[in-house]
Amino acid sequence: MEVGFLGLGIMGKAMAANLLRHGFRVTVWNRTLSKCQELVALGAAVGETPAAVVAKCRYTIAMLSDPSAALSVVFDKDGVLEQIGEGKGYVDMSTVDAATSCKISEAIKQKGGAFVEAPVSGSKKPAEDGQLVILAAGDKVLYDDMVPAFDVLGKKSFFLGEIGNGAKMKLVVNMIMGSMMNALSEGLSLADNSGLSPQTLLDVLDLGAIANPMFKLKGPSMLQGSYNPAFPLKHQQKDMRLALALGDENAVSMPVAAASNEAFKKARSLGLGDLDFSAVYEVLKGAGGSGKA
Ligand SMILES: NC(=O)C1=CN([C@@H]2O[C@H](COP(=O)(O)OP(=O)(O)OC[C@H]3O[C@@H](n4cnc5c(N)ncnc54)[C@H](OP(=O)(O)O)[C@@H]3O)[C@@H](O)[C@H]2O)C=CC1
Ligand SMILES: O=CC(=O)O
Repeated sequence: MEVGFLGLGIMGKAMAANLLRHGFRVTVWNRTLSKCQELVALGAAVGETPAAVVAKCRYTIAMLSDPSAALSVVFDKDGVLEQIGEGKGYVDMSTVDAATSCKISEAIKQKGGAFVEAPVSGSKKPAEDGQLVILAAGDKVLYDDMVPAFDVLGKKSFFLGEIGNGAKMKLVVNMIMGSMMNALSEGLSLADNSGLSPQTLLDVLDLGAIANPMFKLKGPSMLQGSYNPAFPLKHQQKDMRLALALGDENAVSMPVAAASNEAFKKARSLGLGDLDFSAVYEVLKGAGGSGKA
């Protein structure tokens, strides 16, 4: 199967490499074109523009940072829309809001193409290992066509029905994840500032009912102050912001998510946006005081 792949950031690079490893023919494009070279070394071809990739490939996948990037790659000059049409499918796996997805879907359908949104749950390592959870919605025929690729990229795909449902599900999941990261950070800070060992707290958590892979993975590196980005904090804050907007639209009160969003915003304002989202601990640690007053 031949696919195009637009966006070779942390996730896109791992996903495109995975497709290549599994025998897919992949044509890649990235805004910073030099980033394509690593994929070329693995056997990828390069398209000079998103339009060139879509012209060449029947199916094109995108993995871009946020709504404005997703819209720009479709609607701007040399974008997807210039070449999409009958018999071609576009699959956006970026985390965006439902309105962005709907706008892209409508434009592509107007040109006769098919569209699926398919954001993913799972970070850099699951992307490398083909263990993502795919939250798809939109054109069911295109979804079915993409199953061989989804089977390589993920451990499970959900088809959630009409366009927007994939985006919404992803935002709900990441809203919970961001709040949990804040709760863990506050807990580590409270343990530390009240004379307990944060490492012992992690050990206790890991044996109880609230044990989870995220605390287990991120906890130890947080204690070392090591925030090599798997999931950049700026993207987590974008997801909190979009989830809160979804809450606004539906009159759902989310005080925990709102407070967590403030912490992520604070972290961004301190220049931590490109670090892993667990770097929010630096903000909450700072807010903890010495505990010795
Ligand atoms: N990292 C993670 O753990 C996960 C991330 N996600 C989501 O996946 C998406 C990608 O994340 P990730 O790979 O981590 O992000 P990165 O920041 O590593 O990569 C972002 C990509 O988007 C491109 N991009 C940004 N702005 C534009 C633009 N205006 N026009 C064209 N391309 C643009 C970048 O190009 P350039 O190289 O030129 O900057 C790069 O290819 C995000 O929506 C994120 O929320 C979902 C699950 C997990
Ligand atoms: O969106 C991030 C993730 O880990 O999932």
